[in-house]
Amino acid sequence: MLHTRVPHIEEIIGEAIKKAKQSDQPQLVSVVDRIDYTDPYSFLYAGQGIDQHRLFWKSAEEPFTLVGVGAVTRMTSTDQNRFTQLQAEWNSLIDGAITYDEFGQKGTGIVSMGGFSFDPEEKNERPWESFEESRLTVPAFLLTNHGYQSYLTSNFMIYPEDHQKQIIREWKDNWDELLDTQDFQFQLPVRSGEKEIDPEEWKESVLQATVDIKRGVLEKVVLARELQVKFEQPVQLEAVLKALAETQTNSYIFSFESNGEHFIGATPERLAKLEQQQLISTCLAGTIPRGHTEEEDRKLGQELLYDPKNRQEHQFVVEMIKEAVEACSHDVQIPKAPVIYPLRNLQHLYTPVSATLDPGYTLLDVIERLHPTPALGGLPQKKSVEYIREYESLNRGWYAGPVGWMDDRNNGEFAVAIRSALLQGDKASLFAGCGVVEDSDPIAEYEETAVKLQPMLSVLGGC
Ligand SMILES: C=C(O[C@H]1C=CC=C(C(=O)O)[C@@H]1O)C(=O)O
Ligand SMILES: [Mg+2]
Repeated sequence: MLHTRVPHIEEIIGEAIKKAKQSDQPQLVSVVDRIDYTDPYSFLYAGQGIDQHRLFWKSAEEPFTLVGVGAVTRMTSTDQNRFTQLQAEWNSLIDGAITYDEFGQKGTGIVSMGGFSFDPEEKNERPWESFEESRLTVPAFLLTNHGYQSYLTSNFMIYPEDHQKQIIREWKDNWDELLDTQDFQFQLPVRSGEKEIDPEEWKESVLQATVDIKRGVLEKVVLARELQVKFEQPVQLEAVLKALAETQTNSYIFSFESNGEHFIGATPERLAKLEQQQLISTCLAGTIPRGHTEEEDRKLGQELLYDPKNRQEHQFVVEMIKEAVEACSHDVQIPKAPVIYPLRNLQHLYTPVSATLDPGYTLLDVIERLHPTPALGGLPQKKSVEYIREYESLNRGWYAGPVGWMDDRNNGEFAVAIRSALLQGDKASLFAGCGVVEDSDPIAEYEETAVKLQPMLSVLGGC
């Protein structure tokens, strides 16, 4: 395959160098190839030899996986207007780019992958020092799997002074290394210790939040806590992601790398998906465990559907998302009542939202309006974020922030980074939160967060 491609790529790079020289500016070029089916975890593994900047995304609802390796550009922003700023940078990037693509599949060509911290005003403290407040990366290599059909995008940032032969030699070496997917041993980590961070103080803070809600300070707030774990050896990222994908089939699996650290997760919560102008968002809040038998499972589901405390938690999310989506789209469809969204060890209340985005708006505009929904922040939005900043002892970093991808043809999807963990060599921090409303009971909320930590714990050394 490579043989027939080589003359072609030489021409492409030669042209790009000419253009870069003429304009005296770097030229972004993207080339999409169809390749034999490539296992995303093996590709990710092979990518570590190329760059300590690897990105992973797997959809919760369709057979769609992205694996990015390296970066032709990283767009970052620490500004209050981070969504607008990155949108402007993205627009100018794709404006001047050249893409060679015969296939026209979503999520190929120029794609950016990345995420945003929960609260841009939070200081960048432990354990998040390696993660910028917001970052979207256009990977140098991108594997896009639609089912068993694989596409490999090669992106190049070509500078006027570049040499064609050198660029091609490097690209070819990297290509060979990435697709040399020899079998490797998937090995899940062995845990050597774990520490819950201040569980009693956390329960106290939930109790205090219920008091503040009754006093009218706010209506709902999501409070999160941290569990730190240690392993006998550094964690093998690929094995953990594969195990998450196999056990959490109704969740988005993601991983974003920064300086050899990985923020990973298996989140069921979509924030927004855009395909052309079709917009989908999701209200997911309200939780109960799964039953051990079918009968018990059904009973628990019914209990959740008719429980006033959980319905209130959920309804706040529906109202806020409805208002935000209506402000930038039309044909908004929202069912009147939630249904059950089952995960492996717990079930949620779920209300889907679909709409047609008004012209002139982008996916990032929608994310900006939605984030944080009351499933992660609370209500009112601004007040709850301030409340979290003041009273939650955890540094959220990217936990509960928007993570996802977008291409240059109005396709993309962002989820909220819950059920997540930050892997730092042989240790990790796990995060889980819960929606606190007037009738919340601190012990029940504590148990709810314990159940939410389980899927991640089970692949990080067992429950
Ligand atoms: C904030 C989290 O979950 C949210 C999403 C679904 C259900 C939730 C709940 O019932 O409390 C939370 O709002 C988390 O898992 O860290
Ligand atoms: Mg809850």
